[in-house]
Amino acid sequence: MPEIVTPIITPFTKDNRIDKDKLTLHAENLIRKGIDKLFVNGTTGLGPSLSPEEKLENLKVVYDVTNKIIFQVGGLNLDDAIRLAKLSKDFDIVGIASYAPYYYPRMPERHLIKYFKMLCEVSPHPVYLYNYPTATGKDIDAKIAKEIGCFAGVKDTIENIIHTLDYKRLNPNMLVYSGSDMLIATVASTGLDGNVAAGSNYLPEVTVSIKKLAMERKIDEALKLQFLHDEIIEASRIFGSLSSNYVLTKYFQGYDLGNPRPPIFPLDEEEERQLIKKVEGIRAKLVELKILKE
Ligand SMILES: O=C(O)C(=O)C[C@H](O)[C@H](O)COP(=O)(O)O
Repeated sequence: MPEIVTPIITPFTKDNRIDKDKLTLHAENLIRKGIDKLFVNGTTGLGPSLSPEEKLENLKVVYDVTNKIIFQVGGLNLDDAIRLAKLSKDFDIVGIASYAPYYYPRMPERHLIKYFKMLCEVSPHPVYLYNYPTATGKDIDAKIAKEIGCFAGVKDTIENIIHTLDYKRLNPNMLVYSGSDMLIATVASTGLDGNVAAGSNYLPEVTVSIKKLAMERKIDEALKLQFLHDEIIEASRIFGSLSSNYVLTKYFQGYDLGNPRPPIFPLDEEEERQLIKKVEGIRAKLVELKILKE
């Protein structure tokens, strides 16, 4: 059964600290609404902006709600990533994950392979690759993942389903998730293992319903919902999806997740008004379809 995994938003207070109470409330709501796992310290969670101590703080807070956690530990200091991987032994979680070392240009492939192999050597849990070429500038594709040889799974954020299917083709034992919200219906129809969907932060009901409809082979209904979801994703990108996620969660789920962490700035009042105006009609359709309550 393919899963919906939420790369959970990290709420911040006005003085730029993690808002633990808001994070707890959000995690509880997602699990209650049928989300299968929570991906902590991902892109949507502004993982690259978090210190190692903050990454661990996020894990502790979410762990008090559920142990269905994939704990992202990666960064540009491998010692920190290794320390976090080792500290995760105290938590009975699904696994750890890491994106590739970002920013540094023209890194030799052998160094990328060494980075992940060193994480695998120390990890007390299964290790997941978080592949996001647009964000990191590195594509740890299926062939390289096979050469690294120690991944339990991969989250492949790329809007190219062949690239993602290749992981399953070359590494049949790996769990393969797409990191794209726009491929939920597709993934559920292809035998892959699910989606890590940023939009499931603000519409867990919709993302779970798309998956279920696709699994029931109600493809027309699944695509109808998928396309409504896609419209919201597109609207979020106009204003910056990482900032819009906070506004959309408040609008669709009814609770405030505080602020993002600069340089991911909050939307201003006018941007927020425009975003809501773009999605309010879709919300009405979701209520009509009884996916959302009034
Ligand atoms: O946030 C995470 O950690 C995720 O896993 C979800 C996706 O990787 C990113 O949200 C990418 O979003 P887009 O590039 O806008 O499709």
